[in-house]
Amino acid sequence: MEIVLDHVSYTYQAGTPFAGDGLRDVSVTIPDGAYTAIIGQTGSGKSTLLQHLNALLKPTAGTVKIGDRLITAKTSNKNLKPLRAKVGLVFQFAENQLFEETVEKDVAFGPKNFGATEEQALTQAHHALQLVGIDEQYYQQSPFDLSGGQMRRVAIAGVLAMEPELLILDEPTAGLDPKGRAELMGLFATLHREQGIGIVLVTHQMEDVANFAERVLVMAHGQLIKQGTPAEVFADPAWLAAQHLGLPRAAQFARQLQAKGVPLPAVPLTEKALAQELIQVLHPEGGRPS
Ligand SMILES: Nc1ncnc2c1ncn2[C@@H]1O[C@H](COP(=O)(O)OP(=O)(O)OP(=O)(O)O)[C@@H](O)[C@H]1O
Repeated sequence: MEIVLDHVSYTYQAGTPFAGDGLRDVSVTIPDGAYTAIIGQTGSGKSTLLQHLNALLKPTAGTVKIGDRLITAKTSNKNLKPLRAKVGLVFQFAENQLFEETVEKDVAFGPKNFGATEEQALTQAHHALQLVGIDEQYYQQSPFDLSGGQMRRVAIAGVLAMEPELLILDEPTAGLDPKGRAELMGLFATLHREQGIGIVLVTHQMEDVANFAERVLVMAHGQLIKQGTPAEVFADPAWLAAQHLGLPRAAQFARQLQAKGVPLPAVPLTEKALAQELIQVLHPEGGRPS
């Protein structure tokens, strides 16, 4: 499902002395099935933008077209349910929204609320729990007895149980350990690759952008200031630094090596690309490193 923002502005607490700009004149297309990353420093408008993608917020000015639904300031909250099922939003620290007595009930809540029978809802819940790697032995436990990482997975399963076409993720790995982070990022990549689910990921992890995203949107002060492939966005380190954004670690390391005279042919964005370049430099004839 394609999403098109056309001159979207959003003002928080409009008409009060506390009014503040969340978004300023943002026009962008999120293509159907794409893996898009959104980066930008704190307060740049990333979360505000995300909440427009499933009409949780409606633009103060401009329009948002989500599939064939046009959302404007005047759109009523009625009949937005089908859209919210297709566009699944995983909030920051999603585990804070768990509330049911058991893991199974929590994950089945969404489908049931959207009209699925008890049996259907449970089938969808079990499938989603399998996808996120939560074992059957936990289904009847309280979600609050699980570890933080497991709780996060259960919350994500609750969104996946709705079988969304597009998954919107607001810093989904924040606060997890490296293994938990890698596993979740692997899950999203698999959902994208094997099931064609579109992903919109807000992250401060430039490695995740380099490893997974097809396109990157850069936000600052509520505006979209750049968009392109990771290679395009990471091509200008000075510009990134001015936006208080960094390079992926592999690129930082490669630049340090270049500064010391190691003749790397290009600045690699991922560890894999860096390793390949180093092998080439060390073994230009293509021999295997011994
Ligand atoms: N509920 C709110 N009421 C008033 N202003 C808000 C509210 N939420 C966000 N803002 C303001 O809107 C602007 C954009 O905030 P937003 O949360 O979208 O940024 P962000 O890029 O997601 O930040 P972070 O990386 O910290 O999550 C900021 O200036 C913020 O202070």
